[in-house]
This record gives sequence, structure tokens and C-alpha cells, in this order.
Amino acid sequence: MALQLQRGARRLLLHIGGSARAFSGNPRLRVLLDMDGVIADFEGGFLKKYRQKFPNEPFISLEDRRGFWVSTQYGELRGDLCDKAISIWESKNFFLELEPLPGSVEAVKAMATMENTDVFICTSPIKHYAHCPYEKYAWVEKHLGPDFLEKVILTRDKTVVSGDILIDDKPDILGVEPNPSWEHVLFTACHNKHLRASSTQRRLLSWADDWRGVLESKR
Ligand SMILES: O=c1ccn([C@@H]2O[C@H](COP(=O)(O)O)[C@@H](O)[C@H]2O)c(=O)[nH]1
Ligand SMILES: [Mg+2]
Repeated sequence: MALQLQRGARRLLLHIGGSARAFSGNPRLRVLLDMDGVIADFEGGFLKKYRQKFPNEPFISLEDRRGFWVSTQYGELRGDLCDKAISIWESKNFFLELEPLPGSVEAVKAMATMENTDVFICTSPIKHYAHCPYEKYAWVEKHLGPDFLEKVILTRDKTVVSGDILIDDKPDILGVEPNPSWEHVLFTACHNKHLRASSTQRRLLSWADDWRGVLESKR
């Protein structure tokens, strides 16, 4: 009963723009940052390597991307292209060689030095684990520095991770926890930019957008 009341109060605060963290009296803001499509350029890296590996196959330009799952859209284009797309991100060095998205590294480093702010990278590895988990750590070390290795959370279910805010390009973030503690701020990407704005979901358009303002709104 008490738990239900607490959850109800948190939902109400989120709804009216307040923060469950402020409600709980914890002065620190916990920010969860997705990796692919938020700080690392998954879509650009995919298209570049797909075209190199399959120069004679049809491809989908970033302008024409729709839907979170690249493999689904390629499969709709032609059945066998689904597996060809998957073969790209299952390849060695795919994740390691992703370019940072513009402004992401600077923003994450700046965020990590902000007072009363804890920043974590919260990212879902693919189930083909030969390269991806290692390369995600290596990417973080290369671009954000070795201290950031303490801040990496690999999980296929982000709903069980607690935080005040999750900045993520996936429109629907589902898992076993029906009421995650974080507010999901949708990071705009080629695959989600055409989605109709929802009255309850805020967006960050890019790292040139006012991410500081978004964080401040949660304090
Ligand atoms: O078609 C696709 C597109 C992406 N993936 C993988 O999903 C995860 C997404 O992770 P986030 O933490 O939500 O960014 C990433 O590992 C991609 O490689 C996929 O499996 N199929
Ligand atoms: Mg992502």
C-alpha cells in the first residue's frame, strides 16, 4: 500500500514536471545515457560498412530509415537482406569503430563534471557476444577515458536500472519493470524523427540541443 502510494506520487510528480529524486530528498541526479544512436553513430557506421560489404545490394539511406530495427526494414526491402544487415553489427570491430555522434563526447564529459550529477552509460549488447561487449568497453575507454569504464552498464533490460533520466533513441523501452524510475527523453535519430510528438515524451534533438536545461528540469 505504502509502495503503491509512493509510486503514485512519483508518477504524479513526473506528470507535472517534477522529479521523484527531489521528492525523495536525494540531492544527486542520476543520468543514464544510451550508447548506440545517442553517443555512438550506429546508423552511420552500419550504412557505411553495409555498402562496403554489399556494394551491389540495395540499401536504405538514413533519410529513408523508419523504425528502430534496421534488420526489420532491410528484411522488408528483400527477405535475405535482414541477415546481411545483422552480419554487419556481428562483425569484429563494428562497435569499436563507430564514430561518436557530433558533440556527444564533449557533452558527456561536461555532464560528468557537473555538481551533484552521476552519469552512467546504459547500453544493450547484442546477443552475439563475440565482439560487442568488449568493444563497447573499448569504445568508452577510447573516447571518454578509462575512468568512464566504472560507469558502463550493459543490460538488455533498462527498466530494471534506476535513474532519474534515460536519454535514449529507442521510442519504446520495455522490460520486466512496468514503472521504471527514470523519465525517458527520446534522442532524435534518423529512424525516429518522423514519429509524432507525444504529449508525455520529451525529446533531445541532438547534442546541440539544450541538454543542460533537460537535466536542470529534473533537479
Ligand atoms: O536492427 C537492429 C538494430 C540494432 N540492434 C542492436 O540493438 C541494440 C540497441 O541498443 P540500445 O542500447 O537500445 O541503443 C544495439 O546493440 C544494436 O546493435 C539490433 O539488434 N538490431
Ligand atoms: Mg540506442
